[in-house]
Amino acid sequence: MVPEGAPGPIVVIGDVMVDRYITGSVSRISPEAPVPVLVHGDERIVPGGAANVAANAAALGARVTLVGLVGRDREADLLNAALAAHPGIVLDLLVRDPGRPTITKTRVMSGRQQIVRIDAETVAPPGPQMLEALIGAVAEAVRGARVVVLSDYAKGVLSDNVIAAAIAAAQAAGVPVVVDPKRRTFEAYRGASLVTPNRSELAAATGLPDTTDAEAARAAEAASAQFGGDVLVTRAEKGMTLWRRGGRVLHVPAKAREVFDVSGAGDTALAALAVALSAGQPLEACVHLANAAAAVAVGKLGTAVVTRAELLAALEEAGTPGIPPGALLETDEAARVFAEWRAAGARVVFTNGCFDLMHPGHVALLEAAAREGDRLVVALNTDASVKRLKGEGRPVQDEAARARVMGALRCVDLVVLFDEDTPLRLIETLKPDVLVKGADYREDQVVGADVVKAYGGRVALVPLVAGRSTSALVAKAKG
Ligand SMILES: Nc1ncnc2c1ncn2[C@@H]1O[C@H](COP(=O)(O)OP(=O)(O)O)[C@@H](O)[C@H]1O
Ligand SMILES: O=P(O)(O)OC[C@@H](O)[C@H]1O[C@@H](OP(=O)(O)O)[C@@H](O)[C@@H](O)[C@@H]1O
Repeated sequence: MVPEGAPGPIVVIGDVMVDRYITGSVSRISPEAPVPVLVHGDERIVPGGAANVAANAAALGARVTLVGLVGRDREADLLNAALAAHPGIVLDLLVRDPGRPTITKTRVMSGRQQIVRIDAETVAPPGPQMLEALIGAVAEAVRGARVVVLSDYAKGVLSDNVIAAAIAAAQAAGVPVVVDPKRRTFEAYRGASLVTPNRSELAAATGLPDTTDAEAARAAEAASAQFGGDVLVTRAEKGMTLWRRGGRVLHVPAKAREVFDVSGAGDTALAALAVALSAGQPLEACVHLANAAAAVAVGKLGTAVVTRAELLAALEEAGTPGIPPGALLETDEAARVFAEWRAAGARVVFTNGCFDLMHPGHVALLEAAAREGDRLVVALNTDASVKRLKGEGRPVQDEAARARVMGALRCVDLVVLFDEDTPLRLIETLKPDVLVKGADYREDQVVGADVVKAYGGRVALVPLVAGRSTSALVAKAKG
């Protein structure tokens, strides 16, 4: 699940902020008014809002271009200096607007206790000149990006025009757009691949509850209908729920070991997700990574970045395997991955066969199998097992070759081998939720059907594509 490929360039467009922390200690009440007296200790500036997303993505190894609006003021200089501490962030396309202050959130802290927050901000949309500059910056930034992130805090940067420009440029470049929304409806995000509301943003957009996993999935589906893409709901202590077009759902429980400060956890999650996407990871794997990164972020005080080293350490500690999609695994390793998937609420589908010369009939069966749940595992007969079943001369391709081809299919999550005549032992060990075979079998003929049903799983028979078979291909090749 840790990105295998290198992260690609990312663009973050949105409401850039300065988070200022004034810390000290309080030991008395003022004689002038019933307020605490803070003895000033320290002051620090950290990137906030969209700048926090950019800082987190850079800390995870991506090159990030940040697009947004700052003022022509001291805070903008302080923000630039704070961002310069994160190598890999390009700041040339931050637009300076003399007509507005740099959004600054000042927290006054006594130790870990926040006493007051003081906001300096203008939320009005930018004037025509600044809007033009922003749209120009968006067009330039999106060129060459692998993922575009819109980080909306409803402060005015992500106006309809800017959103439309970003999505159009991303679509033209064929790159995904991920949106952290603040709008009351997601219609303006049409064309985005993924929108990541938190609980209140989801409730505001849909009016639906998300207390249970099932409710969260239903609300996410309703949100998806507003713009046509996938939805990832970040559900604070309940973790995350991913709803994908076509109805596949993934629930990932929160992993945090200690929670100090949840502010900015959504920014970290968004950044981790974008970095994993830019490295070519499947969306489900990106969500696991985002959830793990958020768990580290909530253990830190204040707005914070999570580094690649911290994320790797957290994943290792949690025993999360770095399994690439479609990997060929030993049974015990597969069982460990199954347990992880289950813990994350995924329904695991199992199917088996020789899959000697892969043809469109196989692909249709596997795609149909994948639609029966959230993860698909394919058990392949070993060479010895195929030979026993089909006779001398088979398989045409050895097990390593068959596993390699099988694992390369987008719908296949894992491949395992079995040496017996049937996969019964494997089914008993792995306990899949759904057992799939082609509809040339009757349910009572499917090996393992009774085992799966006995523990509450189910059997699905999927239609076959007529006229396709490996044996026919072999016969044809022989002339
Ligand atoms: N109280 C918490 N306990 C454990 N994990 C949390 C908690 N709050 C947030 N998280 C983690 O951070 C992610 C993002 O937080 P959330 O509050 O949902 O979004 P946002 O920061 O955008 O409001 C959650 O999906 C979860 O993984
Ligand atoms: O929306 P408002 O409150 O005006 O401004 C945003 C702040 O509440 C903070 O929101 C946090 O994100 P999360 O909201 O925790 O994801 C972070 O982005 C902080 O950097 C930021 O200061």
